[in-house]
Amino acid sequence: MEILRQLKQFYASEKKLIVGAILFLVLATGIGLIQPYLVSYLIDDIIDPGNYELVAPIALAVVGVVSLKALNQFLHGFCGGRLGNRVATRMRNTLYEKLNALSFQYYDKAKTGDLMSRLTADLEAIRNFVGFGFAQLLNVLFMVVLGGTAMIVMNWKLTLITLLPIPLLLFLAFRFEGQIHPIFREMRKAMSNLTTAVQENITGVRTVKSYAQEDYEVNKFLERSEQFRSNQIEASAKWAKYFPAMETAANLCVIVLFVVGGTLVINQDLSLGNFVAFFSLIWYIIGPLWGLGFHINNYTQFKASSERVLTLLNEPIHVKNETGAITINPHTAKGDVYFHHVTFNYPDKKPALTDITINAPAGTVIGLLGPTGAGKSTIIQLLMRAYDVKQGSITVDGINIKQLDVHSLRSIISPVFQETFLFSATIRDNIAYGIAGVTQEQIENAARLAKAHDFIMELPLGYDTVVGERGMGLSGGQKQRIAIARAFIKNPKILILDDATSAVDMETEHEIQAGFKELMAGRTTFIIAHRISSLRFADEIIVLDEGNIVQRGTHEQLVQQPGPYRETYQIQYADFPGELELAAGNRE
Ligand SMILES: Nc1ncnc2c1ncn2[C@@H]1O[C@H](COP(=O)(O)OP(=O)(O)OP(=O)(O)O)[C@@H](O)[C@H]1O
Repeated sequence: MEILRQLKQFYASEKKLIVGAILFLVLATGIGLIQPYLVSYLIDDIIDPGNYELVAPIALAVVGVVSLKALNQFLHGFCGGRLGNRVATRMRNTLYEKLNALSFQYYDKAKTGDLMSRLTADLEAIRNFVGFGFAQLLNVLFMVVLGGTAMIVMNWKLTLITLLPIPLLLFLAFRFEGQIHPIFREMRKAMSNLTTAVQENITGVRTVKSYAQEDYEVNKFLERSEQFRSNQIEASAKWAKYFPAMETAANLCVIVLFVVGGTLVINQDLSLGNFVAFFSLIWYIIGPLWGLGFHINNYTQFKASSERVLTLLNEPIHVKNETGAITINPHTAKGDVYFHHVTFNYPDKKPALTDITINAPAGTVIGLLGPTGAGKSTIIQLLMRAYDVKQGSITVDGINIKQLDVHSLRSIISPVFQETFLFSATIRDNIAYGIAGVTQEQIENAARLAKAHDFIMELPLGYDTVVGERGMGLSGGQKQRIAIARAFIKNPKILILDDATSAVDMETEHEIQAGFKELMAGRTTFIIAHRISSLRFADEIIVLDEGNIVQRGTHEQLVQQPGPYRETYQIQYADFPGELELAAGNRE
C-alpha cells in the first residue's frame, strides 16, 4: 500500500476512470449473482410444479442478465485499459524527464540497459496492474462478500460448513505470494542484466569485434540468459507446487457441498433449486480465492517493478538550481571566468584538482596541458556545472555559478569534446542541434569554418545525409568537424575545445585552427590539447599534473623555463630544429 501511496501523483487525477473500472466490475459481479437465483427459481417454481409456460420468459431473463453483465464487463475493460495506459504514459514521461534532469554523477554509474528495462518491462507490469489487476483484486473481495451473503441468505448452516476449507486456501495463497515476490524481484534484475549485455554489446560492437571478443560476449549473454531462465523456472516451480494445492483446497469445498448439501436435499431440508444455486454461488467464493494467486502474482510483479521505477524517480539530482537562481542573458553575458582556489574530488576518490586558481577575463584564451588524468577535463566539467564544487568557487561574470540557472549557464558555453556524439539524424540537424530557427546559410557557414562543408557536399545527399547512430559511417575527423560546426552555430560566450582536433591530421588541424581563430574572437576559450601547436597562441597556458598547477604562463615564457612544458615542446618539435633554435634564442 506504501507503493500505491508513492505512486499517487500518477493516478490521482484519474478518479473517474478508477471509480468506473471498479464500479463496472462490481456491477458485473453483482448482476452475475442473479443467475443462480434464476436457476433456483426455474427448478423450484417452474419445472417442479410444471409451470412450463414460464420457461421462455425465464430464459429471456437469463439472456438479459448475461447481456447486462457483458456490457458492464466491457465498460470495466474500457475504463481499466484507459486508466492503465494513462498512468503508464504519465510515468513513462516523468521517468524520461527525470532521466534528463539527473546529473552527470548519476550517469557515471548508470547502466543504459537497466534504465531501458525500467522504462519498458517495468512500466508494462505497472500498466497491467493499475489497469486491471487492482480492480480484479478488489473484485475478489466483492465476489466473496456478495456471493457469501447470497449463500447465507439461502442457508447459513450449509454456507458455514461448505466454506470450512477456505482458511486453508487463503493460507496457501498468501504463502505463495511471500515466496514468489523475491523471485520476481530477481527476475526483473536478471532481465535488466540481459538488456544491459545486449545494449553494451551493440554500442561497443567495434571494440568487441576488433578484439575478437564475440565468443566472450555471447557467453556473457548466455550466462545472464541462464540466470533469467533459472529465475523463470524457480517461479514456475512455485506455481506448479502451489496451484494444484490451491485447487485441491478449493475442491474440498465442492466435496463438502456435495455430501452435506446432497444429504439436506434427500432429507428435504434444502430445495433442489437452492442446491443447484449453491453450486453456482460457491464458485463465486472459490473462484476469486483460487485466482487470488494469479492476482497476487500480478500485484507482486507490480510491486517489484514499482520499487525499481520509484528508486529511479527518487534518485537525488546532484546539480540543480538554487531557489532564486539567476538567469544569465546570453546576449549581454561577457564570459569572464574565474576559478578561485578550487579543490574537487569525484565521489569516493582522491582530489582530481587541488587549489586551482585561473583568471580568464572575457575574450582570453586559456590553454590546458598535462598528462592523462591530470585534471584538464575536470576543470571544464566544473565550469559547466557537471559537478558542483565543494571547496573554492567558480564565477562567470562575477556570479558564483552555483547561483546561476544551470540551463542559462550552459547556454553560453559551447563544448567540443574529444569524443563526438552525433544523433541518428541528418547532418543538418546534427549541426543545428538545440538551436531553433537556424538557416541553411548559417549551417553552411559554420560547416565551412569547421572545414566540414567540402566533405559534406561530397556525400550523395549532402546536408540531408542521415548519419548512423553515434555518427557511424563518418570518420573520426569528420565527426569532430561536425561537432566543431555545431559549436560555431551556438555562438557561445565561452568556448571549450577539449582535445577537439585530436582526431584530425596535422594539416586539417591547421586549417580548422584558422577557423577556430574566427570562432574564438571575442569569446573566452579553454583549449585542452596534447599538441603544443594547438595552444601556443593562448593568453595563458596552464600545465597540470595530478590535479595541481605545475607551470603557467605564455608559450614564450614557458619554453624558456625548464619544466614539463619545454620537455613536451622539445619532443613535439624535435623534427623542426629551426623552431627549437628560435625558442632557445628567445631565452638568451
Ligand atoms: N566521472 C568521473 N568519476 C570519477 N573519477 C573521474 C571521473 N572523471 C575523471 N575522473 C578522475 O579524475 C582524474 C582527472 O581526470 P580528467 O578526466 O580531468 O583528466 P584529463 O587531464 O582530462 O585526462 P585526459 O587527458 O586523459 O582526458 C583522473 O584521476 C580520473 O580518473
